[in-house]
Amino acid sequence: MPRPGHSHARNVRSQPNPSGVHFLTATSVVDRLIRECSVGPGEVVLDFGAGKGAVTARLARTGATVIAIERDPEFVRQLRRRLSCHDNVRVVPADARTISLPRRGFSVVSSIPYGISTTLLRRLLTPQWTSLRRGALVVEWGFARRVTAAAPRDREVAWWAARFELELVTRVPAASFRPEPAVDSAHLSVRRVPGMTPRVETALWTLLDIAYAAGNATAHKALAGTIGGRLTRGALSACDVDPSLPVRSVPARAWSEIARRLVRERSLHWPRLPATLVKDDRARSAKPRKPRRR
Ligand SMILES: C[S@@+](CC[C@H](N)C(=O)[O-])C[C@H]1O[C@@H](n2cnc3c(N)ncnc32)[C@H](O)[C@@H]1O
Repeated sequence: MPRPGHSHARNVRSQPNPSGVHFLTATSVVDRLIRECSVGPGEVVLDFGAGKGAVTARLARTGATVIAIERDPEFVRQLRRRLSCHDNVRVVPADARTISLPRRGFSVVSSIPYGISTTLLRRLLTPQWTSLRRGALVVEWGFARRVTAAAPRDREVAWWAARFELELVTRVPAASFRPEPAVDSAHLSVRRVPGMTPRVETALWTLLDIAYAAGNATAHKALAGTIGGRLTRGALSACDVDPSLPVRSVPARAWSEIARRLVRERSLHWPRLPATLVKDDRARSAKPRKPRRR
């Protein structure tokens, strides 16, 4: 059996599982997710891929309005039976990749279907006007490591991690599931970074867009051509970023600070966010745009 803090694939006896579905059975894991998100009456909380209700049933007791999204009709039937006595739970038979998300603020507490992790995070974190307040998710270990890396590898993760604190709270051992999957999972916490106004986010996107398009260039070289050498040097130094650091080594938090600083510069005009970031989750298809100097 794998133990917490221990690795993973080589230690695990995975069991035959024709449906490919692994149900979370460790109630302590579910309770930690719920505690961390501290949801309660008056709040809306979503559970994506609710399965047989391992998370939903415990969320139901918080008094929050719980929306359990599940696409498998048999699980939907089971969920409805199991949760029929809870007026605050709505079971929605739908695909998590396409269902409309609430306009009012909501949280997500969920052991998500791993096959759609990127799609789900994209839906939750990419749009500028996302109503996501916070999240406590069980995701695959490797996925959690990638999105919580000290410095984001790609522009999309940088855009998420500069606006949301993404924290790998702890390992969730494969033994927490039945049947046991081949790899461990992780509790991923998602919280908004304070002080990210729409204007700062607009500047942030432009900076990331320029910087990540510059390949292996240093942060200074990547930005100076568009922002100007003096402003770039000033912003990087004020945010404690070594100008010779490659773009992909700049921490996500530093990008939010650089954006907050440069947005005060009157000589810079920031282009509007591409419609894809405002309206839907196709961040990758957004066209690169550059700020103009007045
Ligand atoms: C790994 S199980 C997790 C079930 C439950 N959350 C648990 O922890 O026990 C994944 C669940 O997500 C559902 N699912 C997979 N893809 C989905 C999608 N695109 N939309 C909604 N549900 C989905 C599956 O039917 C399955 O019930």
